[in-house]
Amino acid sequence: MSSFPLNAPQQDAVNTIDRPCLVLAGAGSGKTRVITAKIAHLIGSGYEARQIAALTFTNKAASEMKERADGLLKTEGKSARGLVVSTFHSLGVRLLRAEGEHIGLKPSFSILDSSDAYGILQEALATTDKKQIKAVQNQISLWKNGLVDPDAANDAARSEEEIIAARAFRSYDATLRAYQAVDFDDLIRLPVRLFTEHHDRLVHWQGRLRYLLVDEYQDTNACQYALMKLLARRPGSAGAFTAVGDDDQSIYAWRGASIENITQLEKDWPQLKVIKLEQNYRSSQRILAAANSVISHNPKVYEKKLWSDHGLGDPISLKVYETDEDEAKEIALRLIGHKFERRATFRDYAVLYRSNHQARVIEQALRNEKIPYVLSGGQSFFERAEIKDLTSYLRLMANGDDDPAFIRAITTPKRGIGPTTLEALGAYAGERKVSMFEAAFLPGAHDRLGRKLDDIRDFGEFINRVTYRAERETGEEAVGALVLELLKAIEYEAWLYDQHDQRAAQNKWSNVLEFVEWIKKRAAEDEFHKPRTLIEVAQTVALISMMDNKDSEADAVRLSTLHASKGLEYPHVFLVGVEEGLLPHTRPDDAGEDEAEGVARIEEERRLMYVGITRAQRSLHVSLCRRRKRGRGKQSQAINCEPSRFINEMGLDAPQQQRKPEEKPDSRAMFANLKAMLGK
Ligand SMILES: Nc1ncnc2c1ncn2[C@@H]1O[C@H](COP(=O)(O)OP(=O)(O)OP(=O)(O)O)[C@@H](O)[C@H]1O
Ligand SMILES: [Mg+2]
Repeated sequence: MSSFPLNAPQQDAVNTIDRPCLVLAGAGSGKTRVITAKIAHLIGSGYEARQIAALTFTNKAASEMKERADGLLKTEGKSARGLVVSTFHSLGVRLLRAEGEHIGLKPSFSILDSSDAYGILQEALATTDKKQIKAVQNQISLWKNGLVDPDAANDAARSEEEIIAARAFRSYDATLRAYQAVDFDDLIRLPVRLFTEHHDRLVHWQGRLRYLLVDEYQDTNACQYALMKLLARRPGSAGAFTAVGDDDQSIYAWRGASIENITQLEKDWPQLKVIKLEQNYRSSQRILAAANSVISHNPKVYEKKLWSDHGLGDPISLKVYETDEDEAKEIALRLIGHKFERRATFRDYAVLYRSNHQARVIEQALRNEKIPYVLSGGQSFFERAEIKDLTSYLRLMANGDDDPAFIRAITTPKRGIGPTTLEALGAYAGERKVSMFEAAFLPGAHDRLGRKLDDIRDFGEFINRVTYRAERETGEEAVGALVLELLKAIEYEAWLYDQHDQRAAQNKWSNVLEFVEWIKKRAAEDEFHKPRTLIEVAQTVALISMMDNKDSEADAVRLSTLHASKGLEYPHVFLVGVEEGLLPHTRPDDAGEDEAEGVARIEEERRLMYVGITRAQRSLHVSLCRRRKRGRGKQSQAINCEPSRFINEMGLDAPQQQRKPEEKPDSRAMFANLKAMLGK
């Protein structure tokens, strides 16, 4: 396996099958490589590919891992057919689709994204106070991830705020059930509930997924851990899993991920074998030194030494610009120069930033210089109105109970069905305790809605016709053709041109076509290598929009948030906007936090900085500006910025070499020793 070398501790982690195994190690030390190699090793040791599930954090990471595992197995003449490589959330979808009926969920359930969920909460709370809705949404998410149900939340609620939130949780939960819909958190929480309540289903899946590999373990939350624990406690095994992670890269505490999961592992699995990796294979010495230096300002939970065999490498550049526009412009120019000098390709570069809103100026600057780029981690593509229009049709086809999708689809394009009609239909549906779609076909509907009902029924019948095919036809070509037929039937393109000026309409239509291509790709095969139907693709759309990232193989610069860059590596990295307030990030509400909360927040931001630095392999370019525009359009104002404390913490003045602790003596010294020994 010379094309895929492993060092001794890596090999040890790969070979450990009879005991549960945790690899705890710093960035770039080859944790993900251990997982890939272990997939091959498990298959070589008698596991079938379909009995192995590798869980990663983003879809991008999953597809990269699948590719690497495929390649590795091919060189050994084996096939990865049936291997499950997915995110926790996609595994949740699979489990719920197969087993959801045991807890009252039809296989056709909808997945709501966070803006849909927001809309439902807005109604539950009967307020338009954005801050309050967001706070409650957050609270519900924390409850769900902590496996707290509405009753328990209600019992535990003390303050008035908590009582309101718990009440909203209950009504939110009931609404979701009525819509046959789940939110992202449910994708993990409900399988846990299902397996806890239905032991036979658990036993079935323990037999089906016999070995679990979990990447980025530090970012699993209590709920994900519970799911992993259920599946890995297969009777007769000491714990059939390998988890790899780095506590210094835990960056999702705000989403309920808990570092305690690492200590919990040791408690829950007495036979756990913990392996440390210390050699970094990714970055040059200077980059690693800066990363180590920054993270040394956080309290150490697990002692880790990370060293590298690579050369000192390029000095890390630090630039201060007047404004964020200058920063973006200069980076574009420097990138072109650097690329030329290094004979690099565009895809060797990543521009990383803390917050999504920073992407806009950088995109503009890259466009001005005609530098191709792809944006990942931003939710912009899937949140575009034209994309959500089309997905509302897909969602409705997948799940007739999905009222929000019904309302959006039936009014886009306009069909002369107005809000009053829909309100009447909604009220009638409420009385009869059925979905709006179903209500339209009840015999009593006509009395309530009169002639308007004909238009609604026409629409319903149209959806039923398309759905019939969408449930049956599979694969890239058939599914692509069906979506195009649907778009044609609703005259969507013409409607776009009707609503917008020429350029905007063109742009929107080309996004739609890009989305169709994306759907086709998804239809080609699922995690189990079977072609998907349109309905199956439809069910996972919301999931994709949650995490990432419309990625492509194109030769293009990657623009990414720090969060979305986790696990990935790039030869050359521009880390921008390294300013107080931005990185570390502060929000207006942070003023109300107590000291401990403040410290915890800065520590998490520091880990994020560590993640950013350690993405770079050969060169790292850090920048900041003196003034930065905040807000958009007329509302925007320039604010003064201070350099981030993390710049000092990088210790750029005196980089230490990150050499292996016990240096091999050089040959001259060895020779001198030998002479001394021989007494000559
Ligand atoms: N034993 C090895 N020999 C040579 N190269 C290696 C070895 N192990 C890993 N690498 C390479 O080092 C780089 C980092 O590996 P990998 O991405 O697996 O690290 P990681 O620990 O998962 O990093 P992160 O914490 O950022 O996720 C990759 O390019 C990988 O191919
Ligand atoms: Mg990794």
